[in-house]
Amino acid sequence: MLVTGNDILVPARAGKYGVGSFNTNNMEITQAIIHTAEKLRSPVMVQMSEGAIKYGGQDLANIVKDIAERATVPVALHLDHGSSYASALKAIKMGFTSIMIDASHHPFEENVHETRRVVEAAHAMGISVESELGRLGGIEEHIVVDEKDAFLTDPEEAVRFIEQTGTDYLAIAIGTSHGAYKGKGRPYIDHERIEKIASLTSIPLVAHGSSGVPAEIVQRFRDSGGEIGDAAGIADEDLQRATGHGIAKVNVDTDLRLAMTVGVREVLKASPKEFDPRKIFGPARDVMAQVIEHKLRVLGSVGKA
Ligand SMILES: O=C(COP(=O)(O)O)NO
Ligand SMILES: [Ca+2]
Ligand code: NA
Ligand SMILES: [Zn+2]
Repeated sequence: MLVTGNDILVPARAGKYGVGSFNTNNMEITQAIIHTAEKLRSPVMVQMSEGAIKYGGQDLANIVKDIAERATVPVALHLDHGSSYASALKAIKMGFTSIMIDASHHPFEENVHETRRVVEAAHAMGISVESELGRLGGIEEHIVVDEKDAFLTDPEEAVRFIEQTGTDYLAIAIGTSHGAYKGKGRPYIDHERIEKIASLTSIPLVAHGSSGVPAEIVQRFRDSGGEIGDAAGIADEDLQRATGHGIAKVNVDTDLRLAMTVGVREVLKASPKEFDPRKIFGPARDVMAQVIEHKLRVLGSVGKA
């Protein structure tokens, strides 16, 4: 069933498990996410960035809503990295049930102002809101944040931000970054910071940049003709520690991008004569389902629906 982000995340924080929030850009990705969640009796969030909305529009949003409404587990449709009040309102009009307003690259007061506007509008429509404080490294869809500008979330500031905005859940910068290159080897996750923020707050916390970039998928990507550098993602153990301390929503995009591409490349390489789209995108859907299954097990949301 299609529900709001709060419906899914408030129990997750209380239950000390994480809920995967997976980015989608087409039907097969959406099916892999929701069908795998149903198979494992897990709540799940499907998110679309502004780029995905540009790419698939209401067509894609309707596919997600329709599969979510018929699903036998709770599913929210979430706007990922909403960049403005207007973008948030448009997504609500499209039927999104959870909205991120990401104004974290602005100074604190401006971030508060922007976030509070969206919270008031979204709450009037019964929609829950994610906002962000602190700055991840890596590439956020609409801005490049290089290391020197990335800054981790200050716990006391987080308390003030939540009080002043009324945000329902909060994305915090704790060492993760977007994309396939999260740092040399195992990216450093500031668990003390997570645990401090969790001890001072009671709303669900969000970890962006939480793809694991599994070595097996990276190897298959290379073996099937893909080119990728020394990619590294967040370690399963780091995610498990974090979900035990306030992190309730865990954003994953890169892993699905890699998995889908591996599926397609492997078919095209093995069967050069193949041109049936079902034979090309079907196996890609299966690789994504395997990656999603692993993530749901790591996050501990299996059986929670
Ligand atoms: O935070 C993410 C995705 O992060 P990854 O690149 O690690 O999948 N989306 O908002
Ligand atoms: Ca941001
Ligand atoms: Na988000
Ligand atoms: Zn993100």
